[in-house]
Amino acid sequence: MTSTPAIAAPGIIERLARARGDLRMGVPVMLTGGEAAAVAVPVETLSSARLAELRRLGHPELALTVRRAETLKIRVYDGDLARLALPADAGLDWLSSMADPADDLRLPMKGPFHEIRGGVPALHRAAITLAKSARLLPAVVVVPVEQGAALARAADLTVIDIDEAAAELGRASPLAEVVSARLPMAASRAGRVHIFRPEDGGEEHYAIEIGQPDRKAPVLARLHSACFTGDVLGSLKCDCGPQLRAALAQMGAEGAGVLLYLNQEGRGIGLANKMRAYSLQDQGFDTVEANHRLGFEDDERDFRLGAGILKTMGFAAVRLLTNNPRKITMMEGQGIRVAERVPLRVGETPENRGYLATKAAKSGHLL
Ligand SMILES: Nc1nc2c(ncn2[C@@H]2O[C@H](COP(=O)(O)OP(=O)(O)OP(=O)(O)O)[C@@H](O)[C@H]2O)c(=O)[nH]1
Ligand SMILES: [Zn+2]
Repeated sequence: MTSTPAIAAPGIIERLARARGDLRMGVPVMLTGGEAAAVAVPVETLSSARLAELRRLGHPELALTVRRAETLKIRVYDGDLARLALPADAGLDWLSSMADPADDLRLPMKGPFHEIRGGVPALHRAAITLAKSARLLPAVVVVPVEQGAALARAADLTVIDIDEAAAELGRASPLAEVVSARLPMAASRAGRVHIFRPEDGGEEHYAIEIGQPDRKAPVLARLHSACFTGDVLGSLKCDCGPQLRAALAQMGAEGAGVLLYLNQEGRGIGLANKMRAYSLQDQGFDTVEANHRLGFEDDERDFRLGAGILKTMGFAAVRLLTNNPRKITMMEGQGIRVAERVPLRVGETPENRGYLATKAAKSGHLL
């Protein structure tokens, strides 16, 4: 007779949060889908002891994004994804040079490659998605296994059914307000900071409300993406810090506004990966090329959550401070009316002139 356990087992949202933690620690995660199962560990956190285990388990494969594959001249058969058989003598050094482009120019030859075609790449694709959401380089060692469920039980691995996870990963996690408090600021004495926490255990995001904006009229709004280097350190490589301060100053001057501080550092790739991109930029690549060489898209941000916060706060229409037309499209697509685009051009320096020109040329930013 089976009895109902006193404590319910974690659901898919909770297991996904665990899986992200596991992957950041280099602990294998069991991915299952239909009859298939595979153990996955990101290259970035893989240890040599784990690699030896994975080799004993079966035939390890390396999953990479098409962006990284293009740089490495790997043939791609699965659209957005490349799969390679791990060479018998490949160790952590080889794996790390496949995942991390830091030494691409010094060591361009990493092949010959044994590309895998046929079979179902769905588990590999899920492994890449999970690595990205754990803010790790998108390169994962995947070992197909039989008897995945039994193996996971024996080794106490987090199990992710990718069909169950797909719906969860495809939507923006709902955010709930945790707390808000008054904060007098240089830009306005009438400031209030609201903290929003997502249901999926991910990063918290903040809304800085200035004054008491009328919920029935379009509010002066800014969707700011976290930039530690620009916002805090005063980096001259981008325009984020001056944009942040100019937006708050304008809201202060008008007496009302809302600035969303979204913790999507480095356009959603995380600070460590942004610093990797900066190293590549010192080798001569522009901001978009650097992201691609790392295996990322130009922009990995999810702006749906900005719209979600605005709705939760009771705003339906905005006067949006931005030069980025994608933000306008996303807001409109998520049901927030953009009554006006308010340009925000500040903070041009000799150091960021190239960065701003690339944004205009490749990312469609308005001048
Ligand atoms: N990956 C990467 N991210 C960067 C780089 N420079 C700045 N960022 C990040 O880009 C984000 C800011 O985005 P921007 O594209 O400058 O501006 P935007 O917010 O899209 O558009 P605006 O509303 O017009 O400012 C922040 O998260 C920064 O950390 C870079 O070279 N590489
Ligand atoms: Zn910046």
